[in-house]
Amino acid sequence: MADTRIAEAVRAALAGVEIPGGGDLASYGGLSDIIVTQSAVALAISVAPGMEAAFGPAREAAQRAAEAVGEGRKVMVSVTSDRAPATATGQAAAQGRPGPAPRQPVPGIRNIVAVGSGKGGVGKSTTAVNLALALAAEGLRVGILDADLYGPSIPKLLGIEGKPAVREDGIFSPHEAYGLKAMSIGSMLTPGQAVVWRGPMATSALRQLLRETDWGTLDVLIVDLPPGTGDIQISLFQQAELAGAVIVSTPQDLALIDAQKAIDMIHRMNIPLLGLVENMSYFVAPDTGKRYDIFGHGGAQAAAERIGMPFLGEVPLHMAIRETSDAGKPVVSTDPEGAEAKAFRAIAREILANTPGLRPTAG
Ligand SMILES: Nc1ncnc2c1ncn2[C@@H]1O[C@H](COP(=O)(O)OP(=O)(O)OP(=O)(O)O)[C@@H](O)[C@H]1O
Repeated sequence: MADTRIAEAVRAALAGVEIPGGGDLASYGGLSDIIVTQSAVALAISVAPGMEAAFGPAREAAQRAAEAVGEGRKVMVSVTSDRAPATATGQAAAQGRPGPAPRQPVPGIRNIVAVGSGKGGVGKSTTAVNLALALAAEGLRVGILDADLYGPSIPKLLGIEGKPAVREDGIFSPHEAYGLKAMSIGSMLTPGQAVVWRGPMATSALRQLLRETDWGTLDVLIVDLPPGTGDIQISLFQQAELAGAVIVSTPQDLALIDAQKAIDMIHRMNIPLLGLVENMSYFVAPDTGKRYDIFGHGGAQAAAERIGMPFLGEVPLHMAIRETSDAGKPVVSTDPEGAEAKAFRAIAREILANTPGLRPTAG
């Protein structure tokens, strides 16, 4: 198979890469599997804590070596150490070692807003897309990055097909849909492959999608996170300065308990909490217009008050949202005056009212 042949060619090329302390990368015990997809080659080098910088030249040489045999694929090489991320800074400081690299702005992107949830299936991606479109409707230049490795759904929600173009200099040209610039980690994977992408590869893919995409100038980049509190979240929160995070929850208590964990992590990482959205909040009967609070109501609002974070609004459970999502025709663009679109637009306005810095600066 072509992918195996390329993986072997990469491994052979890595035999020519020297590592600190002598020896070559191909025979180094800390080398990960070499993952080859239709458009990408990914590998990680696991090193002892504190050795990351020393392995920098080997990482660069590995990158070049893999590119030479990768037949045009995007190459992602990451160096990782086994430190527990939450305590890394403290331990490193206590031992006089440098901590993680400081958060870096992404050129051209004024603000990054992450959309997260405690668990899957609460409508996080649907909210992320419609929120991005609602911010664009307020006059902002908006992009969306689908970082949900385990269920990338932005391409489907926006009706995007195929892989993004890669320029000659290796930089991605993002897709454009409904006025949004869009990139998805899903386009780096072949179906069913997410399970073999271990932490370092996933975080390396995130870094490259974020920093090696020609986003142009954006007022806001919305990042659709995977549910929960994993490597992608830590990687994003550590490497980029965020304007804040929005948490999506359903009214059920269970979802709120999970959401609480995501909120705790965002607190610990010192990311501003922009607020909580309650999705699938209530159902309005199409014939009578009567409202039904089918899961109980107000759970997210009460939770937001308890936590001391803004409650941004509620989105009804509505077939139109499901159908337009499944058809790649998001409701904010295709039926902007409908009640569902108005719910998302009210949430966008609430966010802008609380965080005016997201708006483009005059002049
Ligand atoms: N308000 C809503 N009304 C009706 N259907 C909705 C609503 N919000 C989301 N859905 C539907 O629920 C399903 C899950 O939504 P979505 O993919 O956005 O969730 P998610 O939290 O991002 O899930 P995952 O983590 O699995 O990606 C989709 O079929 C979507 O169309």
